[in-house]
Amino acid sequence: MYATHFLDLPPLLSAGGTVHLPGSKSISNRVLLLAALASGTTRVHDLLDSDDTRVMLDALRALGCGLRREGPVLEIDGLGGQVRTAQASLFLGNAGTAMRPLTAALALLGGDFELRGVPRMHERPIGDLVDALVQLGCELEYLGNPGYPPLRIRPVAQAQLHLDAPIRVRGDVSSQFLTALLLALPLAATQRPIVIEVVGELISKPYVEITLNLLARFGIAIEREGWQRFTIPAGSHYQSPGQIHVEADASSASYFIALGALAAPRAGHDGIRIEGVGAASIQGDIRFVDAARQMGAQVDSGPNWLQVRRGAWPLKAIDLDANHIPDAAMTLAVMALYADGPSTLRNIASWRVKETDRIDAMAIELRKLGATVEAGPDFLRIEPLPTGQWRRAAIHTYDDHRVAMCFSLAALNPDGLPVRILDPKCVAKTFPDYFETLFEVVEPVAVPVICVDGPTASGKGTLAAELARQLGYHYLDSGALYRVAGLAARRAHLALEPSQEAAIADLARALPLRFDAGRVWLGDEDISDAIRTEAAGMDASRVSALPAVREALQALQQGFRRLPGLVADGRDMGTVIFPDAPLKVYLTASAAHRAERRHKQLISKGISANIADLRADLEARDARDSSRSVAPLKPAEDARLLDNSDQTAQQSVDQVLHWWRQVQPFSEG
Ligand SMILES: Nc1ncnc2c1ncn2[C@@H]1O[C@H](COP(=O)(O)OP(=O)(O)O)[C@@H](O)[C@H]1O
Ligand SMILES: Nc1ccn([C@H]2C[C@H](O)[C@@H](COP(=O)(O)OP(=O)(O)O)O2)c(=O)n1
Repeated sequence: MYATHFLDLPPLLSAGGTVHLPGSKSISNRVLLLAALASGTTRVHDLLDSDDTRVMLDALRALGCGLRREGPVLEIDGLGGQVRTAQASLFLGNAGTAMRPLTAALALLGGDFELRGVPRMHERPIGDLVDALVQLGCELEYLGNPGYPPLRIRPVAQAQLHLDAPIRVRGDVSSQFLTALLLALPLAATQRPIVIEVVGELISKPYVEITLNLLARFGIAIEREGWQRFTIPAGSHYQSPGQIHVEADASSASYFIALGALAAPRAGHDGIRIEGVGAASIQGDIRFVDAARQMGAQVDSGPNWLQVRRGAWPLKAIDLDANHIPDAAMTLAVMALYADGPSTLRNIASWRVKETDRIDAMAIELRKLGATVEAGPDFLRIEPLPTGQWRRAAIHTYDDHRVAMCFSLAALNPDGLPVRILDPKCVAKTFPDYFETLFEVVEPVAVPVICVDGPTASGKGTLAAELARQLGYHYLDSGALYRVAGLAARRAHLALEPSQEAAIADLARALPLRFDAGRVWLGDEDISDAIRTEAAGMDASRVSALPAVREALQALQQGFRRLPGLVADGRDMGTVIFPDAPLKVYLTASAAHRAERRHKQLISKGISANIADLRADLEARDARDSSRSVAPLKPAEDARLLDNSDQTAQQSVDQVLHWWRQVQPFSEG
């Protein structure tokens, strides 16, 4: 997951490969609740691990459920319709799939509970569900604004519930209210049937189908008359099915279906293959496939896989009632930029009460890219965005995972512009590794590299590591490779001089080297400290003067250039290894400053040192690094010089980030 303030997606050229998607959020949270209410133990396979499932699991644990992880399987000991904890305060984040069903279940289970969430959750309506439960005799109270969480629930005896008349619930704001009642009311149907009547047109029916399907797996066969009347039979009782598999998330699949439809084919691949969800899916959002086909995508499918290729190009404009695929339809809004005419998404009023007001959010952000968009109370109309008219935009994501994921598709723009996604970690709600998964199957126009070259102790490592952290980029400490080569050569008793050049180069080519969480491993040995001594630095400088050794390490270094970008520190990053890097910094400081810094660094590690000796050593190293015949230390012609003698490390970072904004600007407005 990228926990950076923003993530810059380079322009993308093509896509192809296989993706394995995380489990469905809707199925995961329903299964968790049903398994918790049921009798018996349920083994849940492929559960989604995300913010929304985590709050549900925390809540179930607080209610006394036994939960055990066995590798990829979660075992849940059901409560058998009885709470073990009669009092709890539950925090449910921004998870509607936890807040709504738990409200209904806890109101019926009997206990004293408080349910809260993040501020946005306190703006998401729950009044229709509370009204239905109060009608039934449950006791609920608003702790903030009427109609919205947080809520307080007080115990009521089952005998006090009014179960004879049908329970009426509105279906036109969120289908989650009906889902919540369907999931929870079997608790009260032990003696008599319970009837639920939907008032108004039920929206998002496919989500209700998921609910009915999963209830059936847990032994509860709801009788349905159209989408208006649902009967829970008398004697209903949740029974664990023993094992249950969670399908991959069909809404998450939409981004990769769109990717397959939008991207040029990637050499050596046959479109995008999606594993874990397919034609046999119980999720309504699988019907996104039909909409994508309508826009021109070529989609083949099996029971639990999809294969997507680009078909019609440009895509065909669409005019769609998207009520049946509210979440996945956001992806269509971005696909519409690549269509042959204006597209309209209708009947999407529910977007306004999701993680954010998604109609406004999509309109504002699409306009930032340069698009012409009309936003209505329950529709969105998007004009295609022709080549030459795209703009470099920083996309605000409103703490809404889907906004972040669908706007990543703007990186396929024909103008070859990068896209900045602000607060990329919001994808953790349903798909924490979304961007990593995307990067595995796309081919960028070029992966950006920032080079930081300069003499020893100028602060390259400090600067480069911090830039990489803030940008979410990979980091290459090329000096470490020469240090490891020097160490390996010493251990092999090779003289570090030209007579052994070929042998040292062979060693360097085959180094079993691994960088992991800031440590450097050679085979099974952590050599991070062994390569950091002054002697190891001097050895590195010696082997680095041998052309064959440099040649041997070249491909290894270039292999670090992976999405979303790289910051590389060394001596010849800008001159030899990444000559096309868009930003090259040549970092220097006076010998006196550098000797002093190295001295402080060594003292802080408990190593005694003498400033005069350190200065003599580093000047000797500078002289060798600068005078060698191959790839000598010198600024690249297009490097920006930064003398940080009188700067703090933070000032150097700020300066380079300022340059980076000049090289790669984004408009926020
Ligand atoms: N701009 C700076 N001002 C003062 N000290 C710095 C600055 N940059 C780095 N340092 C300190 O100097 C020491 C050497 O920096 P390092 O990043 O290891 O240099 P290099 O990788 O160029 O050898 C470190 O202790 C670091 O904290
Ligand atoms: N790209 C590089 C990186 C390092 N080297 C050589 C020259 C340097 O003296 C040694 C050690 O580099 P390193 O960056 O670890 O050294 P400092 O941290 O700057 O002291 O390796 C090189 O020749 N080319």
